Amino acid sequence: MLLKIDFAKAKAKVLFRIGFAMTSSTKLTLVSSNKCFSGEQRVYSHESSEVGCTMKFGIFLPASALDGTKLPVLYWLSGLTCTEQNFITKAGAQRVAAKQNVIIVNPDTSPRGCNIEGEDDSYDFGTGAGFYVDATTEKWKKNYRMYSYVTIELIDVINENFPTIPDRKGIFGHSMGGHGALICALKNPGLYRSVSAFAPIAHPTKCAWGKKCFTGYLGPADHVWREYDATELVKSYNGPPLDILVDQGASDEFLKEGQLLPERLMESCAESKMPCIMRMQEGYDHSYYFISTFIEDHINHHAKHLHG
Ligand SMILES: N[C@@H](CCC(=O)N[C@@H](CS)C(=O)NCC(=O)O)C(=O)O
Repeated sequence: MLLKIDFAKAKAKVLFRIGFAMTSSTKLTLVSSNKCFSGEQRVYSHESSEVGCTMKFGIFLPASALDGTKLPVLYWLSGLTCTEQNFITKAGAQRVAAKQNVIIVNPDTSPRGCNIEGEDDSYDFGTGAGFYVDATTEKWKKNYRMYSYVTIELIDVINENFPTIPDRKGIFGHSMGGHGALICALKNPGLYRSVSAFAPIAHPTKCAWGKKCFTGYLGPADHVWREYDATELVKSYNGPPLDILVDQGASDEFLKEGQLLPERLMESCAESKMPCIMRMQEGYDHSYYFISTFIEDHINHHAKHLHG
């Protein structure tokens, strides 16, 4: 049998049941959808070419986006051990995102089920701990490309499938993801209009979590590590001003352990004249109780830049 393919048609945009125009190159599978503050909290999965496996992400669409109004997008990066579920069920972001008319997208924290030996051995390396870098070591470099996934592929997928204003993007996150947000913004001047972080692992080349992941994903050379360290990247940043907001719980157990080192980031910002406000929040720990307390401030901070 002769199979005839009409390439013009194959390339044409098709309207899927989810209601938005989607190019034939990206197939999204709707995993769940729940009405929330007049909008919808959804989870999708898709085959990622960047990390070579099925990836999930959450997306909150305010009511106006469901009607097709184009909105800014705020990307959230979660911390160690998280999937896309932690943020959408615990942060309480949807009420504020609905009020501020911004879409929020939150990807998973690593590739999953890639059958790499040792990928599930510890909570702070491999599954759930992609650290938002592109691995260069032999074992990890095929799949552990979370930096390119977040800064390139995911942005394309979102812009192709949802009503977005492509040049109005912000990024924020928590812990490993707070640092991920900082490096995505610092390494790509102009890509994001706003950036903020909760309890970021601010200087990973000098803490145990960072050293473990960077050794595994990037190898032993610490000049390569510096390319993914926000405290180092601030020093060479040369782009539009970034009005960084950081919240840090003063009773954070990982602050006390020396995993976060926000004071080093602040010193670096002061030396480099990078505007950065760090708020030390008395009594708060590292958990989503802390995040949910200040999420409104962060979304308002981003909305100011995204709608401005
Ligand atoms: N020791 C903790 C470390 C992991 C942790 O605290 N993860 C933070 C990010 S660094 C988190 O968001 N956990 C998920 C949650 O609280 O829902 C564990 O046993 O899981």
